[in-house]
Amino acid sequence: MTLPALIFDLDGTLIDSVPDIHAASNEVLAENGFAPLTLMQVRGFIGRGVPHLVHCLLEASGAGGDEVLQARITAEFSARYEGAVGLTALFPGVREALTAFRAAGHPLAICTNKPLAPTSAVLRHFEIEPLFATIIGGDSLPARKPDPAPLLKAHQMLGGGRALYVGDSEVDAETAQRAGLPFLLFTEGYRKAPVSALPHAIAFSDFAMLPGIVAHWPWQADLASP
Ligand SMILES: O=C(O)COP(=O)(O)O
Ligand SMILES: [Mg+2]
Repeated sequence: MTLPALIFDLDGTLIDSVPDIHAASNEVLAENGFAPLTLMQVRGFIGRGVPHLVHCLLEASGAGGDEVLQARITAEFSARYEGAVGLTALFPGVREALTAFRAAGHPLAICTNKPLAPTSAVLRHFEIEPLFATIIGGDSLPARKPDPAPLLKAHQMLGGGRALYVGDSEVDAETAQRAGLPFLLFTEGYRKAPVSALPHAIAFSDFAMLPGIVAHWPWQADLASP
């Protein structure tokens, strides 16, 4: 029988990218005459794609609602952030878990709200891009997470069938629920609410635990649940 497909979120799940996103944000804000924001502020803006991030940057800078500025800063941020990977790290155990899943034959995909260009740049930097059969970014489809369309597309591209979604945030939990896929919550990412506030099948804090969780997944119970 085919092994279940595993679909992963990116920021806050596979990679700790806040330092680079924070740096690029503050550089663009400074160029436009705004004061720097803290790392924790910017961390709270990640997970709904670049337009949302820029919207939050401008709101926090007291310049929300200016659509011309929003468009300019979005373009400036995208240009500056693309390929900015020097401060980004894989979370511990990610490389080992992904390599083991791939070697065992699990189909793997990414479903992130990060646009495809910086997604590809960071995956290439860590030399893990070839592990994924499918990569859906925030600009791959007209809709972004929490719309279920990107996750359903990733699932379909992997051939459908049994699949799990692994993510770190409220957005991911809602997306998985709307797509009808079991959600595995990585607790060390950029979630704002407590773990108990996010619908999830299981929570884990260390990628070294993930192969065991997947190997013992109670598929029959999933099928029986409403
Ligand atoms: O907000 C983003 O750009 C990406 O966030 P995600 O990888 O957690 O979907
Ligand atoms: Mg995330």
